Amino acid sequence: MNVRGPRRTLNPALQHTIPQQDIWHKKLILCRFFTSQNTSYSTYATPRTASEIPCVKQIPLLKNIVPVELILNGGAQKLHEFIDNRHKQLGPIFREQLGPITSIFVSEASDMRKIFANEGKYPKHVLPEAWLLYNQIKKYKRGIYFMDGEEWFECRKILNQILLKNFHITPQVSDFFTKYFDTWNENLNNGEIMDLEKRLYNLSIIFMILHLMGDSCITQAKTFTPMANKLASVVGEIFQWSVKLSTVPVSLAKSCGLKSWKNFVSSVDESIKISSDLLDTMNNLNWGNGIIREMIENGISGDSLRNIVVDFILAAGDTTATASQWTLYLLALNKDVQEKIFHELKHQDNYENVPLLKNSIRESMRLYPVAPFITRYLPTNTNIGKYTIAAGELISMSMYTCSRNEQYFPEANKFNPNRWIRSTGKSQYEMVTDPYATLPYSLGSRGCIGKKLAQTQLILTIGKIISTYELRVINRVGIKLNLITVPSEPVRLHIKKRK
Ligand code: HEM
Repeated sequence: MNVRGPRRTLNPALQHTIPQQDIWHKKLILCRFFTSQNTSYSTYATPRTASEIPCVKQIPLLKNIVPVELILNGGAQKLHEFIDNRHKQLGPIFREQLGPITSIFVSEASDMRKIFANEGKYPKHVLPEAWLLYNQIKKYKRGIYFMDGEEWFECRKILNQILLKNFHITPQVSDFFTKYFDTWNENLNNGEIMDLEKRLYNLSIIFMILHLMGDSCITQAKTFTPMANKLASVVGEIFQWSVKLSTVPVSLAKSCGLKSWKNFVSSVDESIKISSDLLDTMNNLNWGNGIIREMIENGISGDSLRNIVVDFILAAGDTTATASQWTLYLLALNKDVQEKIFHELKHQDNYENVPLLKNSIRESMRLYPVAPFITRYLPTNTNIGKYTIAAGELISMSMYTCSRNEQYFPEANKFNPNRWIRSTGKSQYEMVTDPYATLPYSLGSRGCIGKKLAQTQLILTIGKIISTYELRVINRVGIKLNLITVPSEPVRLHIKKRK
């Protein structure tokens, strides 16, 4: 993302709250009272018009205000639950007005495929308002997440060749990770690993740098640790201020000089500065033989190189760290799976060949999709489900709802990595009726460009931790949205070195 780039699939201004489960049912009954009539899904020979898309009728005077039930029930941080309940109430396609923004929410896998198939040559997604304003004021040019049209297309074509290939785990990188995790045993607090979130973030940055510069920089990896630590704290602040900013129009926050806007700006300034310093340090080490070298050889240089690489660093950090955190949490809760992975790892040098490890990561990203919504504006009028959606309307694909749908994943709320085993002799999975119903990295030509890197890092991180430690959960956590899907409170793990 931007600094919150890829994860920020929903405009912060869209984000608000929702109620606790026990009072939801009553509220839904009340809501139904205000609901448009056309919510049943009988077959229509011709597509219905956009005006027929179900929605909860709003009192005209309150039209531009965020729905009361959202405000009353957790705000921006519970938007995924609010939208999930709206789907239960209104069906797989509905329209929602969230403050000044209107979006059509879609939760059927086949409809999502149709959206990606019709996204056109230059797919467009929502860009976070606060970031856009920041870039405009500072005249700051960003990486590919913020690009559009031909500029995005040309740049992405080059970067696809460099980044969308398999990154294998080299013995040097594997050895580096082994040593890194060995130190986790030091300074435990009654067996608890402290600052898990920050450690994982730090690791993501180091991993990204190792690939930007290539294996040749491995001996200098420690040089980057203090900067990666600083970046972890600053990005945490950006999250915090972005969530606060999501309750007011950003331009208003700016003109009123609100603390949330000022602090957002200074934390973004700081994050870009640290990332740029990281880049200067890499430059002084002569770039090495990694991704940056390939970018230069393919004609990307100067400010473009700097902007793209800074955004890679910022995009890689918390997405991969959060996905690692969710996977470790689920494995710590499911001791049997953890032990099976440990035994499989003992007999396999190459972690990429351990199916249960890969399936556990895949399953945890299904249950906890880092990006809970993926957005698109389609270039032409398109029939989606029973409706014609007009060109240029904002569409939000409800990844959280879709990937927990029983229709696609029987026992959908259960962590079951074995659902991803293919039935003997068949191409289908055991307990997955539509594998495209969960899209943690999105789909189509604008999907995550760091996907291959992230997958390699996740396999290496989770594999090394499980082969070194036994994990036990200390606290139970829920989900909140800090622009991406994060634990409602930091995950606390007890770790014990394996013999
Ligand atoms: C588990 C880790 C990650 C997850 C779940 C994730 C998820 C996503 C998603 C869902 C999008 C798509 C947005 C859309 O379709 O509109 C995206 C885009 C993007 N991601 Fe990732 N990402 C991860 C790691 C990374 C890493 C390691 C990098 C570093 C290179 C990265 C760089 C980007 C960039 C630059 C884009 C924008 C692509 C474009 O607009 O063409 N991501 N990511």
